[in-house]
Amino acid sequence: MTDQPYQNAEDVKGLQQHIMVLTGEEKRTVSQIIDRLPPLDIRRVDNETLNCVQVAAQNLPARLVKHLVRFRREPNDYGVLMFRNLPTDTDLPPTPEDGGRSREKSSFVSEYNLLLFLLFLGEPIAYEDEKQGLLIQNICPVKGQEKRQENTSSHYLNYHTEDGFHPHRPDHLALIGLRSDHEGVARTLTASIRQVLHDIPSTAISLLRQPLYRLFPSSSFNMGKDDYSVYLPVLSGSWLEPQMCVHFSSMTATRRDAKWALDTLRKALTQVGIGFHINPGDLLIIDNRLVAHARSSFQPKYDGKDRWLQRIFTVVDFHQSSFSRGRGQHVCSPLYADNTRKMVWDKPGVIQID
Ligand SMILES: O=C(O)CCC(=O)C(=O)O
Ligand SMILES: [Fe+2]
Repeated sequence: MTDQPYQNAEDVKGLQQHIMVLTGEEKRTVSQIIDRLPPLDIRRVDNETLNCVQVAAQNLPARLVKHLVRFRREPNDYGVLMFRNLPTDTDLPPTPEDGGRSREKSSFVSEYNLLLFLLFLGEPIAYEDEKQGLLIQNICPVKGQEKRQENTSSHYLNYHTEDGFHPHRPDHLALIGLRSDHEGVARTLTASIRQVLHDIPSTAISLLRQPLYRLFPSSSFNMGKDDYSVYLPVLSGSWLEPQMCVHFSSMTATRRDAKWALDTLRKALTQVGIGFHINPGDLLIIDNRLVAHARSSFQPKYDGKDRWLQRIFTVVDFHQSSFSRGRGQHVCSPLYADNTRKMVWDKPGVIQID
């Protein structure tokens, strides 16, 4: 799959007000908050830990908090919010080879940045089938998986809604940079439905609002292709400000006209793609209900110094997934065990087919 064109985030005029570069003083304040927090057991980020972080987050600089609370209530048309120049871990161990937990990482600045900022947007959520159910996950290239349509790849990763096939998919996802790729060419790409809606014919929009699309889980969820898929519309909710759920590699249309509509959307989205360089200490927050994201290709060396991001997911309505989680837990049951999978798309604004 070849890379798609994108515009550098710095060159998109209306976006600059949603990219905050922390001042020296703001960075020091965040650093001091993190210094006072206890060491983190990444396998057990429990409610007590989250409570403690959320109380500490009340001391974040007001300018940053203002952007977070506004983004939660009223996302901008790009569906993204970025903070640059956050404090970083001074002694970073090698990039995990398998994309799993780093056993050697002994400071938790990146993890605490993610928690401090994202707790303003919702409740963290994770999936037992994915990345060992960790609430904070490592995103790094894995040898042998270069071409997979997964976060472990290094070839072009196509536009997708995160875990769009999952009944409890994230409302927001956030990526923080720990290490850049060797050549500094990797870009996380975003494209929001709000950037393109007005350019798409109503014929296509009305097809995209019907459950004429099948979405297959990513291979990390260990489900057979015919074993599980959901029929769903690509667009739902408000006519003027719809939500979008899409995947340009693992979504198929069940009819010729529906395929045309999906292709029309794909072309429109890829034309407005924005490329973010996530440097160490940069945090990109994406509204997963509005935005499809992708990643440009890059060249890993598997030398311990490869690109390394960390990721967290949050949901606004945590209770909606309670059936799938144990008491006080944030990790959803495996998809093969989740009997909420037979989704009924009877939300207002979704046109049902006969
Ligand atoms: O590597 C990236 O920039 C993003 C990968 C991705 O799609 C994800 O982590 O969800
Ligand atoms: Fe993704």
